[in-house]
Amino acid sequence: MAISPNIRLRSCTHTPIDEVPRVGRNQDQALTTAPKAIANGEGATLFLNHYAARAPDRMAISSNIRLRSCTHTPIDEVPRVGRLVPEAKGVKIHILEEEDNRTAEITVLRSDCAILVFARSVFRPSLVIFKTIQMSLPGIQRRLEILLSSMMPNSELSCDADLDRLVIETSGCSESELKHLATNAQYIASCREGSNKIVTSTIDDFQMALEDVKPFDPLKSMRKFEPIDLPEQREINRTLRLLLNDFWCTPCISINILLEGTRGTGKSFLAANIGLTNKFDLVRVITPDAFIRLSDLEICDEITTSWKEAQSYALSLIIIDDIERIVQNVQPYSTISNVFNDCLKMKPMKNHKHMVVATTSDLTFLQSIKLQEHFQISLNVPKLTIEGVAKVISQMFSIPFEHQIPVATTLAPVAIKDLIRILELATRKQDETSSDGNGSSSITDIDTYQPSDSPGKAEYGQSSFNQGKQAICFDPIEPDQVGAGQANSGSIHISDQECPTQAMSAPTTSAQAECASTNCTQADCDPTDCGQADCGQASAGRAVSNCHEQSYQETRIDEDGVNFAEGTGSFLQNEDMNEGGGNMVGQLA
Ligand SMILES: Nc1ncnc2c1ncn2[C@@H]1O[C@H](COP(=O)(O)OP(=O)(O)OP(=O)(O)O)[C@@H](O)[C@H]1O
Repeated sequence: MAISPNIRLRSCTHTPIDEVPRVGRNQDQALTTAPKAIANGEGATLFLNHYAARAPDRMAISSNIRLRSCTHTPIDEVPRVGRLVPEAKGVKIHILEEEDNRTAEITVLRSDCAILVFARSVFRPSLVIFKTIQMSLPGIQRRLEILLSSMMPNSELSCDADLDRLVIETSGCSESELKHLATNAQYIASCREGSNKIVTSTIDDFQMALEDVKPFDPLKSMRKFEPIDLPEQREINRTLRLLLNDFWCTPCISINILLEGTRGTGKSFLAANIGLTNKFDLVRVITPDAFIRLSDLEICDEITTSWKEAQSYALSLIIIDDIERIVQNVQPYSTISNVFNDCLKMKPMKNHKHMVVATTSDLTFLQSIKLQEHFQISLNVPKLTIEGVAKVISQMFSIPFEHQIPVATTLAPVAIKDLIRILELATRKQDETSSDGNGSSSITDIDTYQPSDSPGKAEYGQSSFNQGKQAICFDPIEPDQVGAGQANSGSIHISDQECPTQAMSAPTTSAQAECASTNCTQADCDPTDCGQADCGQASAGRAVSNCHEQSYQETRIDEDGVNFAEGTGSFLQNEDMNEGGGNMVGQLA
């Protein structure tokens, strides 16, 4: 027997996987630690040692390999491992044995939280899975115990060390990772404090150590910003709080909640917030992006496995982000909607609580496949009103106070995702223009922006705000008015001209946009020339955008805000347009 427990592949990512089983020989340790480990239920590595002790004749095990860090190894180059589930969930041990029940050579791989044990003969078609054993990662209470018991005698916790919060953040960590975390935090503290007899570990030490230990946390990426108390989300938050109260007070409960609304209104954020602020033993996030390379069958399998695993924990939360996109990935839809139906109907085990929060931007689709019926409660997440927009502006962007309400009036109603992108683009361009320092050209740049709920649909009307001599204006451009290779949506102009009539103003409806962008052909158009009552509101943006022709530079922004093309050309006012904006001509580089 050759066993190499505790190999951290993170530090040897170039080692071909099939060379790993030969690393190390540690039979004695396996034999002595195994029985105790099983008795205490102390984690998968020790379980494997125990397993090795029972079948010592021909077994090679390398446990605790963190496959997460060698994701660049193409799966095809890991023939002995077989197909790996990229984000294998929970601690799972699949033991594959040959039909005659004799243990074959075994390779153990640990992928994030999963341990997969494969027989060498895994590629024989005749091989069947002999046994699947599930082992749970430590729950929230156990995580706290592990952290506390890993404190060394010469070490103490500072009073700011909020371990309650830390145990929420360490969801998905194994026992050994938690011990590693505590040891590292104490090491960091001792480096800071030098020769002190008693070392005091602060929460910052733990947070620093956590960076090294923590598995990728999808919740964090769903909640990029600190929460803003938005008036439009207050009612939803209140309802969610009530539901959570019920949830915590009821001994055995399963709640399915659906958050629906236009794209980009903050549904995933609200769902992630539930996971980040409550103490679940396990939070599992299911997103369409994780299924990109999987076959239909594998998608269904993955969902069922995640579900069963979550159900095995006393307190579990499953977040299904953009559920309609997951369903639409599989043909026919009924295959996967049946899987979801079955999962959503599952009853929790005794003394278990299970919560599901799904998000969707297409409620009609869910209704058409009758999936929506399995959610006890459905909450609509609305777009931001003027009040919400003003709050986001004031908390996230440094826009002068006197400009905040006019900008908010211009943009509302808007999905928060769109709002953030528009303002990011605007402020970025404004920064760039300011740093140029020449203040010469009339239109220095044009950015394109695609609203998230309906591609290419002009939604914001036209707006601008003015800082000193510099104006930032937003123009909508309808998709059918946009030629090939051209910007297909709203654009932002940064100009060193002052907006002529108002520092900041714009129409919010298309009728107003019409006034702003179609009827005027001159940069210095007077509102009254347009013949529209609302023109006064629109003229600010028009001053920079409604010229017959202007030169421009263009930066295309993809969905994630990453530039993907740049070019120059001319900006041509199309007088035949019915609704907002101008038409851009020119080739992208
Ligand atoms: N209350 C809030 N406080 C701070 N930021 C927020 C809030 N609500 C949403 N956001 C931010 O707004 C952006 C969009 O939110 P989110 O991705 O949750 O929207 P969504 O409705 O799930 O989008 P999609 O429909 O595209 O999946 C995110 O960057 C999110 O962090």
